Formats: sequence, structure tokens, C-alpha cells
Amino acid sequence: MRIIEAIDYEHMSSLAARYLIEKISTNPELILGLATGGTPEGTYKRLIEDHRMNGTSYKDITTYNLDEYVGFSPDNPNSYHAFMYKNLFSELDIQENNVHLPNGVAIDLVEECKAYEERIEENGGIDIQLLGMGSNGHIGFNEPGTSFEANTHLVELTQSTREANARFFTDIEDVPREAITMGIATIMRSKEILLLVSGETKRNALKELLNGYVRESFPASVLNRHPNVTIIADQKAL
Ligand SMILES: O=P(O)(O)OC[C@H]1O[C@](O)(CO)[C@@H](O)[C@@H]1O
Repeated sequence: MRIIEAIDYEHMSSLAARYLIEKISTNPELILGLATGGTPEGTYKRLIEDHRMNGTSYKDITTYNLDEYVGFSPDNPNSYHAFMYKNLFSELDIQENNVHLPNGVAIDLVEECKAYEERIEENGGIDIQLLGMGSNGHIGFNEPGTSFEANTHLVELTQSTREANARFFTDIEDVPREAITMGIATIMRSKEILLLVSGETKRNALKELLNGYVRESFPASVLNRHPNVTIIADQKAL
């Protein structure tokens, strides 16, 4: 596990963007795993800036997002589909057919999870997965206690995650109770992982991850078993 120390959120975002741009430049057909939440927003801003200024192209890039709320269709402004289009995709030359997120309004949600997993496999797997981490150690929406064997699946969100995500909603009651998420096993099959950690609220979680004790009660600890993980963390988190 490599750790890159950033001065602050802005610096972390610049380093992460540069890291991804280099990967995209080396492999224009990269299969990129993406995350939502506050952590990667700054990185996405910088990818957009670079696309405008330097013309880095995404036309042959394929993306798979980690998760989506159950019951939210792509046109719901609080869906992760909408988040990704607003914060990244609408500003890039990415092809809509190459963008993948779980369908939170699928009639058969279990079948949707299976199909999502299969699509990733058929594409040859994720080359690099961008991750944030919840303060309880969740990655994607894999809450503490999730089996490390889990593939893409349906989850019930914990109260702490709903509270943390309530800032994106007008009322906590509007935060969904269920989501579809890539599983820990899905994430671990990525060839490479880039984890971003910023701020004091993540300091304890990062400490837990770095102490190397791997356990299902702290999902991010599984990253200690992955052969190719880079963490970019800012000073407040370190
Ligand atoms: O980046 P944030 O908003 O702190 O969230 C942490 C993690 O929790 C999630 O919101 C759950 O999916 C991830 O998208 C994110 O990486």
C-alpha cells in the first residue's frame, strides 16, 4: 500500500486527477471505477479543467460507478446518476453507452445486481477503482459487517451513513434506506485501487485502515489484502 501525503483537500484533488490522467493517457480504453460523495468532487473538477485545457479524451473510456440509491431514477437530482452527470460526465467527451451505474429502479433489483456484476466481467474487469471511505470504514455502500465475499448486492444503509449523506438532501427522511452497491469482492477484483481520504472526520477511519487489522466489521480494512492500492490522504486525515 502506497501513501501519498497531500497538504489539503485541493492538493489531494490535484494529485488524484493527475494520477488518473496519467493512467488515461497510457490507456485510452481504461475501465474506470468511480465513486460519488464529497471526497472525489474536487478530483472531478480538475479532470474537467484538464479536459478543457489539455484535451485529454474520454471517448474510449468506460466507467462503472460503485453504487446507486434504490428507488431513485437517473432523472432524480439526488440519484448518483445525476451526481455523476452534473459533476463529471456532462463536461467530458465520454460516450453515454460507456457509462454504467446500477439501476436503482430496476423491477428485479436482485437480477440488476447480477447483471451489473456480469457487465463488469464482460468488459474485462475494472482497471482502476477510485474510492472514498465513510467514517465507519464503508467503501461503496458496504457497511460494517458486509461479507468480504459479496459481489454487487442490495444493502440497507446504516443510520450513520444516512446522517452523513443527509447534507445532500433537504430532510434526512428523504435519504433512501436502501442502495445497490458493488460488493467488497467486486472492488477487490479491480486491478488497482486509488483511495482518497480527506479531513478530520476520516482521521480515525484512516488510522484503523493503516493498523493493518483486517476484519469485516471495518470494511476498508480489506484493502490491506489488495496488491495495488494507492492512498492519497490530506494532512487533516493523516
Ligand atoms: O466522500 P464522502 O461524501 O465522505 O463519502 C464517503 C463514501 O461514502 C459514499 O458516499 C457511499 O457511496 C461513497 O460514495 C463515498 O466514497
